[in-house]
Amino acid sequence: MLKKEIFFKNRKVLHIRAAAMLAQKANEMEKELNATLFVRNQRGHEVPATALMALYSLRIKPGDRVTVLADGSDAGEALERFSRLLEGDLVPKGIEENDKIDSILEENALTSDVILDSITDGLIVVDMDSTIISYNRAAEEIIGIPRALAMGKNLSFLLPGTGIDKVLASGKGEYEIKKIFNGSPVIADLLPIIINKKTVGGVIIFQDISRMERLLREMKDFKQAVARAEYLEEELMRSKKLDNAFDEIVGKSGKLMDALAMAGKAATTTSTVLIRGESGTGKELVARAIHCASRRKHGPFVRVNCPAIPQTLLESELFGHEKGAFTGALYQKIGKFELADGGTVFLDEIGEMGNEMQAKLLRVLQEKEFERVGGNQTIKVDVRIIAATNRNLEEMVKKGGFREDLYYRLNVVPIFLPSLRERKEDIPMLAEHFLKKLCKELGKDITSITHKAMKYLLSYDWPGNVRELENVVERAINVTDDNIIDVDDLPTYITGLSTKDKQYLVNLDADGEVAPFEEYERIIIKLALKKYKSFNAAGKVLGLTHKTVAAKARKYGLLN
Ligand SMILES: Nc1ncnc2c1ncn2[C@@H]1O[C@H](COP(=O)(O)OP(=O)(O)OP(=O)(O)O)[C@@H](O)[C@H]1O
Repeated sequence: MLKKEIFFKNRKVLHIRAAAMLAQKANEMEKELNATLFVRNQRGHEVPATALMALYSLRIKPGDRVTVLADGSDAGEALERFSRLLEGDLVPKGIEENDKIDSILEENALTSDVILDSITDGLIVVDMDSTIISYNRAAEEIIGIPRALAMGKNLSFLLPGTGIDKVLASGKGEYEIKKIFNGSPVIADLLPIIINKKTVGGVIIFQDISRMERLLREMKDFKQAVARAEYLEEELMRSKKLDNAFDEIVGKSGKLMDALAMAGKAATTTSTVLIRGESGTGKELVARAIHCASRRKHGPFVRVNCPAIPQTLLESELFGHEKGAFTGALYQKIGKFELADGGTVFLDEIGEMGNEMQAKLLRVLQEKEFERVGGNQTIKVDVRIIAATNRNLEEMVKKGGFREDLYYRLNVVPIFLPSLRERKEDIPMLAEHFLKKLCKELGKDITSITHKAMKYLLSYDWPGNVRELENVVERAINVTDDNIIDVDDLPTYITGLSTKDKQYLVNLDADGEVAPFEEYERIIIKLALKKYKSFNAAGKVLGLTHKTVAAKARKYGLLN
């Protein structure tokens, strides 16, 4: 690299027109002489001679020592010519040269100030001394310091803590740094300006984030408001009276109410519903209630118990078959889907459906059409599907036992029915409900369940859920001799009492549970009446008058 030192003899600072002329001449020389030219000011900042703004930013003053550097095949000639030019009067010669400078400046103005002012990000350009050489309108607006005041000032004094010094020293950019510029929160990118592998300045591009921060704050408030509104809506839905179709479903526990709220919502749509819950938790009952509360209530509700039908027959059961479709198909048969047209198909125990049928069901769900077995006519139906299962379908999907696509198709509205042991508070209500319902059906007049018997019902785990409770109540109605259901009317697997244990209740020598006195009295009167058949005879054995026996029998509800 060749270099030459000269003195800047011009009477004025290197102004923009002179810089434009120098840059334009340097351009011509570089092309003609196949060389590259640089200019270094006395502070040691070096820039390409062809870069107008960089050249201008050197702020060369009259009397300054300036170094011209040249590289390339004809570097000597380029060095001489450019140095001479720089030492000269820097006045354009003739109209043509003047025009050229004007157009360069115009071009530059277009590519610099006009463009810089038109962008919405703030932009500050500094030279290697951190002196501001460009400062756009957005910067003015965001920072609130006028351009006239900022230009030519040292950025570190004007806006302390921008971090640009570090970038100028390291030549490495820093991105998305949160800063406060004159009180305004901004996100800034700080970049070095590198020309010919040399850092010649730096630029800060920044955005005002006060609006964004305000929006975020508002968004947070909004989100909280939405969450609150959703919560209130859910609460409202839970407390809202469900359609009468749900009246048959007994229970007030939170878990059941949540499930029923969801079911109530599902009744207003036509989406596919997937009811989950252990056996006997009321899945079918809920499916029927959804159907009866929906707009399809006047259409049929058709139940398909998937495991009860051999897989080979399931297809014809669901979609029907044509006469002669297979051996034994003596007549045409209408399938459940056709039967349910305009209504609901309830696919119970869907987890038991074989893979082949799963694929066929998926098609019906997607296209709402199918063909009868052995037929080629496509049948279109309008059915709503409610499926139920007590299996862990997610696990089955993982293990490949259940199609994932079908799972997603079915699981549009999931409803989880709690087991009875998760909602024990509903047991008394359910037991009373079944007592009333079954007594009516069986023509019995049993009025209640003793407190003690209820305690046993409450402490049992109910693996068979509500169905098991219903059966236990029915059994108790059939075995009791009284008009009240008591502990000894319950199965021993619930009370944990064998016949022998029951005798312990009246055998106070044994190490059994001690009950309230009236409990013993009730059992003694009951046993005596059972054995001696009359108040008189029982009274004689017990040492009581027949009136006392009759009164106690009445008191304990033993008169039936
Ligand atoms: N909450 C409830 N209120 C009143 N009766 C109920 C309730 N839940 C279930 N039942 C009754 O319990 C019995 C079993 O209910 P259902 O057949 O709907 O259960 P399920 O979950 O479909 O059982 P499975 O999985 O074995 O088919 C039915 O007689 C039903 O009427």
